[in-house]
Amino acid sequence: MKDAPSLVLKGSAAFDGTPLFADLSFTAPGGCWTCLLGPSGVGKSTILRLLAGLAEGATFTGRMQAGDGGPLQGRIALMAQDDLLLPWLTVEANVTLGARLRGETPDRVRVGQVLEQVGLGDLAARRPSELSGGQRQRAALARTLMEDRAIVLLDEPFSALDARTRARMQELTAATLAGRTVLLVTHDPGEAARLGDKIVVMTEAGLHDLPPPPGAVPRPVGDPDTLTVQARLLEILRKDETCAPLTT
Ligand SMILES: Nc1ncnc2c1ncn2[C@@H]1O[C@H](COP(=O)(O)OP(=O)(O)OP(=O)(O)O)[C@@H](O)[C@H]1O
Repeated sequence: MKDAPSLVLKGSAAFDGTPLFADLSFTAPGGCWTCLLGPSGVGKSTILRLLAGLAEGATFTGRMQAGDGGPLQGRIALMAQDDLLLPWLTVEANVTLGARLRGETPDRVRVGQVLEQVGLGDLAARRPSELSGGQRQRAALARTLMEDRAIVLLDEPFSALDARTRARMQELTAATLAGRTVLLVTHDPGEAARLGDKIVVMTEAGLHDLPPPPGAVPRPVGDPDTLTVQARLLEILRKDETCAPLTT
């Protein structure tokens, strides 16, 4: 995809008058992967939901915009932490739901291809209740990959997958979303080091960038520079105190 815009969020958010974050200034550069890590409850998913216009109950003061000045609405796909599969629909019907809701005819060839790629080719006719947790997560991933959006927000999309499948799905997702603006929330420092063109740690004290390893994403799992950044990230995340300025 050409010219996927950057994403900007500057402002404060609160739930029922209780501040979640204040004066946050977050930018995800256009056409590449930004990985967002941080302790549970700090507000990572809320940032994704705010950007997607789905943060029910949250009050946001500030601005959220695409860097090219165009609208966010209609250009964002969100894969939420919960798979949000409709239980009465088959895997295939879930994966094509977006297109059908928009009144479009789903591209059957592409659906079959994506389901094969995520390893669900033989399970297309099953209902979500007949799938394992990892299979459900791959169905939700397939649904997201089917959406042709310039901006893709992924909230822990690989968290339920075994290590081998996770590495494969990271590679598939990176290839499929090449050139798009991707914002990935993850708890996995290895994943962030592998997939981040930009890596941001969010704490109660604010946002801190950690320089990513060199090389294009997805970086090889055993790449020494990637492993060094992975270790550094884990070190930072294990600190109890608020994040000190980061150096490599
Ligand atoms: N609808 C809501 N109403 C009130 N509080 C909420 C609501 N949604 C989230 N919160 C609170 O906002 C805070 C941030 O939640 P959020 O899901 O953004 O965190 P997170 O950093 O993504 O956490 P995790 O890593 O555990 O997913 C949490 O304390 C949560 O309880």
